[in-house]
Amino acid sequence: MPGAADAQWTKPKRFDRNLVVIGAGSAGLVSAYIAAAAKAKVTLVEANKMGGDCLNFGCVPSKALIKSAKVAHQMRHADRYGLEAVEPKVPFSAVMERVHKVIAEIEPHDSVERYTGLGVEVLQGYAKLVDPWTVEIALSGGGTQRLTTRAIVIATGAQPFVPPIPGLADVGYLTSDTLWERLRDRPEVPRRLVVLGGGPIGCELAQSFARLGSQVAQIEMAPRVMMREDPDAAGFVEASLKADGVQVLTGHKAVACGTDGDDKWIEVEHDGGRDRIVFDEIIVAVGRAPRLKGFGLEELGIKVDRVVETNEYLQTLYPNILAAGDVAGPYQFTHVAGHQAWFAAINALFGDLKRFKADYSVIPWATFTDPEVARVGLSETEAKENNIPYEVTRFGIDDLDRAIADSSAHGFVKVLTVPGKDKILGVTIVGEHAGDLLAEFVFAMKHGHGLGKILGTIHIYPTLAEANKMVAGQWRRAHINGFLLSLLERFQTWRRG
Ligand SMILES: Cc1cc2nc3c(=O)[nH]c(=O)nc-3n(C[C@H](O)[C@H](O)[C@H](O)COP(=O)(O)OP(=O)(O)OC[C@H]3O[C@@H](n4cnc5c(N)ncnc54)[C@H](O)[C@@H]3O)c2cc1C
Ligand SMILES: NC(=O)c1ccc[n+]([C@@H]2O[C@H](COP(=O)([O-])OP(=O)(O)OC[C@H]3O[C@@H](n4cnc5c(N)ncnc54)[C@H](O)[C@@H]3O)[C@@H](O)[C@H]2O)c1
Repeated sequence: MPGAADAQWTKPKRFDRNLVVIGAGSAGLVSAYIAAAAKAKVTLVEANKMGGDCLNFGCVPSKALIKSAKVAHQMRHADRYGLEAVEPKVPFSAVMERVHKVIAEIEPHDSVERYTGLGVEVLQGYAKLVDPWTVEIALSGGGTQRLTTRAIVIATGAQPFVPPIPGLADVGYLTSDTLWERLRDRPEVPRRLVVLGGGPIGCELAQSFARLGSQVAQIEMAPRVMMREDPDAAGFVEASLKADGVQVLTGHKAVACGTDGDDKWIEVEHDGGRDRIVFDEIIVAVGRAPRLKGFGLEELGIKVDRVVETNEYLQTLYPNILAAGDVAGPYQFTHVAGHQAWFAAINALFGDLKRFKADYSVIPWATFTDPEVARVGLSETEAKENNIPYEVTRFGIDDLDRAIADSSAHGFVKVLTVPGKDKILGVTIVGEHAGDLLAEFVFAMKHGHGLGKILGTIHIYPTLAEANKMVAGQWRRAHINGFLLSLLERFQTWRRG
């Protein structure tokens, strides 16, 4: 695809920069860091907040909120640990203050000062592509600056998608972009909360707000929450949401919003009928749309269907303009944005000498509900849909000593392997710290190790990580050679004389 598209433009004879990176979220920060480490002259441009969505509106605040909600949950269920259960008082503004304190504490990692110190020039402003080698920046402090550059990395991220539901804009809604500021000074949690969407954002937020005291109705049009995961994994999350008091309305499509006196309502379609749910606040979490418009992609003829169209080297139509992170897809995770950034930066700087294909062979992720759901590689549903032969080994975490001691004995480790072999095709873990437990399998898959290697590795007793060894042991027991066993039995009989 990359090729002669730049022929219609006049290429500058010399360049101000080796690289200009647009957007200082996870993808942009890492791209700029790598370029600076490779001694390139690099400028990083950010229109809003350094750190992008992950730090300011995404991973960091959501995980901080999840922690407060979990403590509230544990207080409420303290009797499970032999303590007196108490209904927690929730001064919500203090919870939100903690969320903002957590952001502030992590902020220096992504700050202008840190990146300047690393050798990156940081400009605060809105960047626009003028031609394939020129970026114009409307500086936040006023004025504009034009830079010519050999290469450009587009790392403009994504933003909440707001569906065109009649009346939604009029009743007012929150998204992950706005809720952290808009709810900041509230003394109490929203009393009646609707969460629209049953994906990772919807599930993490619905559970957190329910645990902090909101009456939550979660609306999902698909037949179940967490559609990307296997039904058995999603089922655990749904049961847990319900146990926390969330009214989980799967198979419900939101069709209209409005007001009735002081009450706001949303109308949902279900089984051919319609229901109304009254609420005080609604959080819209039905997906995130890449930021593609308004900064020159269209003018340059770069295709933007759902994401910026790139090849396997992350190059656009113009080989010197690359994209990474949510704007490039196909995944929307901070660690994938960082992973792509290495390929984008290296291919941007050295692509005419040597290029590297972005490697998506082993991509892990986790949803931080309680229980967490973590996955790498194939799910069982995907294996079936794609007719990929597989065997399943499943270890129930309800049987794990440490989980029993912690009163968190629920969930499972499910491993898909090549039939008759210990080669791992995919792993789903549901349970406490599933995201951390998965790391061993990610490493194994990345480096071609099978379940045998995991079984042969010492795991500390008693830890949750032993679940990984247990599942490997289970696989081994199911694959013992019967002929060898009978030989062994005869050998032992013979030895007894
Ligand atoms: C509530 C929530 C929870 C999440 N939790 C997790 C999680 O637990 N784990 C995980 O891996 N991922 C999580 N994510 C996803 C994660 O936040 C994103 O995948 C990640 O932030 C993508 O990084 P990025 O660099 O591609 O984009 P962004 O972080 O969106 O950064 C893009 C930046 O570009 C800037 N920009 C855009 N256009 C211009 C322009 N023309 N000029 C200058 N600057 C511009 C924007 O202001 C923005 O700061 C979560 C997301 C949300 C919303
Ligand atoms: N822990 C994590 O890593 C984490 C956490 C949050 C977000 N993220 C990232 O952010 C992305 C976006 O998350 P998300 O949860 O917003 O999106 P999503 O696309 O994963 O889920 C949105 C859900 O909303 C439903 N939906 C859409 N329109 C609807 C309507 N009108 N009525 C009812 N339901 C409707 C969809 O069926 C879908 O299940 C994720 O895909 C993920 O990559 C990651």
